[in-house]
Amino acid sequence: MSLLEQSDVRTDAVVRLENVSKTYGTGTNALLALDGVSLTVRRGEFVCLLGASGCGKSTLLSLVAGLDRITGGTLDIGGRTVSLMFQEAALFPWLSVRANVELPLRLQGLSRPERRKRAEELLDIVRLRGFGDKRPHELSGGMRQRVALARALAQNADILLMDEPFGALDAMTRDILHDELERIWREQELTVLFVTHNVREAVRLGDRVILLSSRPGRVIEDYPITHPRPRRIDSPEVSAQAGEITDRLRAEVARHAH
Ligand SMILES: Nc1ncnc2c1ncn2[C@@H]1O[C@H](COP(=O)(O)OP(=O)(O)OP(=O)(O)O)[C@@H](O)[C@H]1O
Repeated sequence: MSLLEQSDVRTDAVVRLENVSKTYGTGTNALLALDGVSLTVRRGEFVCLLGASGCGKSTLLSLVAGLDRITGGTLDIGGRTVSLMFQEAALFPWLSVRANVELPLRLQGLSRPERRKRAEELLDIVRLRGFGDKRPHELSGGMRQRVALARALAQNADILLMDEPFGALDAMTRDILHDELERIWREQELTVLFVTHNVREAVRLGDRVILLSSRPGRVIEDYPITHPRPRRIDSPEVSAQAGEITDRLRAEVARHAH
């Protein structure tokens, strides 16, 4: 039984990092990307990871996803499954929207009618009912991200890992997708670890905002965000807290600028 499974009952933790470090390369080429990162994500939490460019946010996500290995410390997700979503939707262009969403369902061994039914449900959840027969290039960037979200949900994973999923979208589309993601997170009782460098986005979405230092990445602040939901990105409360976090981030970046 893993450390996390034993402690699970008490803390409801689904992801635990203790003193995690990650070094890329070896010898003179070695680059310390993360250093002594400790972080716990609880079931149903929406946790945003924030930090300056290159501080190791994507590295941390890929370690949790098991795409890469830690070089020190402990990382435990208790055998849980993860699904990933990136800035680029990375849909298969030759497949219809429906077929893209059905792909993970096919891997799970669902029969054709079951896949069809579930894919329609998922397209409904991301508000793309009626778009199943379209090809990705026929959709807007925001709609493609909705498909990517439906495909991520199709994996039925315990933890949803998101790496700047709305980073390439215009502000209005991003705003709408924040609302949608918040609704889906609540309805589906998801656990989300969300990487962004947009402070307002982090405060808009997160139960907590974890601030990483410049490289090597370390957790320097863990802000609980308690404003009632649904939040607006331009509300006075979100703006005020984003301002406070931005000041902290600026100080951190400036500390490393010379
Ligand atoms: N596969 C790799 N091999 C070598 N170095 C890497 C690799 N992946 C990332 N790095 C380095 O590790 C550091 C952290 O990178 P990472 O992409 O995790 O940062 P980030 O905070 O996500 O950055 P950004 O906000 O710019 O996307 C960077 O200096 C990067 O160059």
